Formats: sequence, structure tokens, C-alpha cells
Amino acid sequence: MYVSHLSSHGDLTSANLFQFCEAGFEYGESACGISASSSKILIKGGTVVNAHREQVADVYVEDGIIVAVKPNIKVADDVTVLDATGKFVMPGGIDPHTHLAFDFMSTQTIDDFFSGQAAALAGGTTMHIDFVIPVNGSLTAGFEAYVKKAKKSCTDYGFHMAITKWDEVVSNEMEIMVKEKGINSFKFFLAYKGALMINDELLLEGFKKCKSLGALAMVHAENGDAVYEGQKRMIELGITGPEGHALSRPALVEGEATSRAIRLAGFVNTPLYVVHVMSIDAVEEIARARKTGQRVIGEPIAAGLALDESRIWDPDFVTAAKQESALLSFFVFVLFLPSNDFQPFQPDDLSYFRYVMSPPIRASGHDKALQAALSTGVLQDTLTFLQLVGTDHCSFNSTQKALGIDDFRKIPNGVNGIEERMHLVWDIMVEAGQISVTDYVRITSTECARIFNIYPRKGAILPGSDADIIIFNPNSSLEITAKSHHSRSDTNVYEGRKGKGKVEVTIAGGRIVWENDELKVVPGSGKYVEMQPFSYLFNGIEKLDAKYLSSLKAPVKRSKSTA
Ligand SMILES: NC(=O)NCCC(=O)O
Ligand SMILES: [Zn+2]
Ligand SMILES: [Zn+2]
Repeated sequence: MYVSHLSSHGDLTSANLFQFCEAGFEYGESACGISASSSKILIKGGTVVNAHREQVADVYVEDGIIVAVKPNIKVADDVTVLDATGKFVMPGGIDPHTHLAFDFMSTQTIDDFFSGQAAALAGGTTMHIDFVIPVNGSLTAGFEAYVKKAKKSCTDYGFHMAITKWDEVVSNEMEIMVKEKGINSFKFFLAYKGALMINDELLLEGFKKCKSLGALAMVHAENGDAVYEGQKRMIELGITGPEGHALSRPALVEGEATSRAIRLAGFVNTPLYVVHVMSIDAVEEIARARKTGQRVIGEPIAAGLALDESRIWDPDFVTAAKQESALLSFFVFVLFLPSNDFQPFQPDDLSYFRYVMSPPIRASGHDKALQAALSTGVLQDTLTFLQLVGTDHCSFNSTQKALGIDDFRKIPNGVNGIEERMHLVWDIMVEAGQISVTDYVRITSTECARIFNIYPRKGAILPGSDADIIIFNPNSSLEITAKSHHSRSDTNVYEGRKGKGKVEVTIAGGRIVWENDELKVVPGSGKYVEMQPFSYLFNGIEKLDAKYLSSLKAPVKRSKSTA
């Protein structure tokens, strides 16, 4: 057996020690001799936090399952004991939105199911849900391809499935995915014209099928035709640099698609999940729908909560002259007039490229609105407008981002976040006083488990739940850098960001995989988590349908006049 220590860039340094066995793993004494994992673990004296309560208690784990949660648990000598006094013991994070080993925009994401998951574990995320992309429209071929990609998994994962075309075969395959393959959600892209985008007719067919299967419909909400038009405008204006990306797909384009998707889901009466909500415009649509009782889930991502354009245009990253040209380009865009003075970004400036994602990172103000929408229900004790936080981790290195050096439309879209999410959400939401620790558990783990129907196996520290646990020290701190992160990328959109709070220990499936800033992960040890249809979001849907039908049958009074 082979044991290696390697850093995120593959060299043998101790900075971000990263141990793995090439094959094979056994609990306790592993096949490759890594001794830090144990089949019996006692976490002593921490504050155990679930979404519904917090209590000081011990947690006892055996063979990957939580066996007991209560004060003063006594154990034998063969049990590994972790002292969590003064720290929080919480369910491992569940990231509802990732793209690992994703073939996209002429390249493949730099993180695969091993490096991406290793990064996740170092950041306290013990499960993620990735998007299977059909192969030439075939869901079966897409599923098989992702099963292969995920073979090297070192933590648990599930799948959503994208729908990119419509016919009877696809409709039947959706059924197979739900009934036989453990998939209970389907994503429809309203953007990426000419590639993944679908039209409203297909969206309606897809929504109806999702409803009949008890599967959750998800949307990437940007109007792809409008984006295409915006891109043409930019190119006509000579704006080929990365600023053209954001300028070509303003927030109204996201708001329109969000509104359309919500209204069509309402028309079909099926629950809807809006992925990567990035703007006030989209939040307003979700809030309006939720206030009327419509079942709409809004997922902001770490980048939307933590970043805004001001950082992107920061003179540290971009020279002042270029900043002016960016403002000018926006002005030009608004007036829709070409300008002779316009100076596009220099092709050698790659600093902004790393931030290019869709929908784009917005101007300052949108980030605060997203944060407020996550905490609204907490403050008003009514509805929350946004329910959980993902990352849309879709990481490309600088060489890949440079594919769009002459044309922003070719910059691979996507940012990192799988390792940073738990820390960022803590710092931005809990440390800043916007939500409680129980709410933190809800939006980083429990709500995701409930929505995708795997609660309380996941998302809880309860007897019988999987032993996916983090020990979080609120008094420690952390700085995010590409040098120390575990993604394979050479850049990080949160570079240099410091924050309070740190995941000190990650336990995944009953194994201690992150401790003392060291990762001990094993390819192949992660499990595929099948997710059953008809989550709580579907409760009572048929009653609403019946109400609608009976309203149609109400007698219609017509005058007998013979005009
Ligand atoms: N979001 C993004 O820019 N890349 C990943 C693909 C997607 O989710 O749209
Ligand atoms: Zn998307
Ligand atoms: Zn995505």
C-alpha cells in the first residue's frame, strides 16, 4: 500500500499535509497504516448544536453512526476521545451545489471528486450534491459517466441531474433516475444558449414530470436569450475583457428568469428550487412568491454573500486606469453608444478572470440583501426568504481562465467555495450577529438534508444519524489563501480574507479526516447517498390540486339571453 503526503499542488510540503492511500481502507487500523481514524470516538464536553436546539453533551460514535448524545458518557480504553470543551459540535456541512470533474466550456474543472472532496473535508463539509450532465441528452449515459468520476470519492455525495433536451426517452429516463438511481432533483438551465439552455415548453414538460415523480425542479435563472443579446452588444462595443461578462448579464436578466420560473412552477403547482441566487431582483421574486405560500426555495452561494464588484475592481487587483475604463464601459453600455475613448482591459490582466461566474457577482448591496434574506425569518419570526447556502464550486485555474483572454464569452464560468463555505457563513452571518448558531446549522446542513430527503440520516447530531461531525472553535481564526487551500486551483476568489472561527476537526462517516490542520483521506471511501422522492416540500400538494380542480368545476352562470 502506498501512503503519500502531498500539498494541494502535488509537491511534498508540510504546509497542507494531505495523506491518502491509493487504494483500500479499513476502519480503525487502515489498510495503509493511517492510524488517526477510529471506529469508536467520544467527543467530550462540547456544545452540541442541532437546528432545533443546542445543549452541552458528549457524542459517542461507533462504526460510522452516532450512538448516543448525552452528558457524561463513560467509555472503555479503546475509544478515541476528543475534547470539545468550549467548542461547538455540529453536523458536517452539506453543500447542495457543486461541479466536480465537470466538462464545461472547452475544459474540465480543476477539482475532481477526490481533490474537491478533500477540500470540502478540510473546510468542514462532509457531503455535497453534484450535478450530473447528460451525455448527448442521455440521462443514463450521464449517470454512468458520473458514477465513474465519483469512484475516487473520499466523502459522501449525492447527485442532481440536469435536463438539456426533451423527448419520451428523457421523460422515461427521469423516472428511472428517481425510482432506481437515487436522484430526486432535476436542474433546468434557462441560460447558456446553444449549450445547456432549454425553452419554456421544455421547462413546463420538465416541471410536470418532476411533480408526478415527487422530484424537485431546480432552475439556473438567467434569461439566456437576453444574455446572448447582451454579449453581442458588448462585442459590438469592443468590450471583450472580463468586465463584459457582468455587463452583458445584469441583475434584471436574473430577475426576469427567476420570476418566469416561479410563475411557471406555480402554474404547474410543483415546488421549485432556485440555485445560485445572486441579486436583489431574484430575492424579491422569491420573497413575493413565498409570502403567497408558494413552495420556492432560494439558494444563495458563498460568493454571493461574501463578494461584491468593488473588490473585483479594487486597485490592488486592477490598475486605476483600467478601473476608469470599466466604469466607462458600464456607462457606454447603459447609453448603448460606442465611445472612441473606451480602453478595454489589457489581455495580460487576469486578476478579474477568477471571479467570472454566472449569474455574475454583483455590485455592493446585493450581497447585503442576500444576507438579510437569509436572516429575515430569524428577525421577524415569520418566513425566511432564502433557506440554505451552497457554493456552486466550479473551479478553474488561471491557465483555464485564460481561455477567454481575447473574449470574455470563452472564460470558463465558475468560482471556488467548497472549502470556504462553512467559514465564510460563520463569519458573515454568525460572527456578525445576523443569525444564531442553531440557524447556522440549519442553513449549512439541516435544511439541505430536509429538502433532499436525507434527514435525519444527514444534517443532525442524533442517535442513529451518520457520524458526519465537525468540532468548531469560535475563538480561533483563519486566513484563506491559494497557498494553503486544498483545491487544485492556483487561485482563490477569497484570497487574503481573514475570519473568526475555525473547523478544527472533521469526522466523516465516523473517521477523523481533518485534525491539527492535517487531512487524512482515502480515495474510494466516500459513499453515494441515494435520495428518495417526495420530500416535505410535496406535503399536501395534491390537496392544492384538488382545490384548483374544484374551483374549475364551480357552476358558471350564463345569462339565457339570446343575443
Ligand atoms: N455558475 C457557474 O458560473 N458555473 C457553473 C455552472 C452553473 O451552475 O451554471
Ligand atoms: Zn447554474
Ligand atoms: Zn452550478
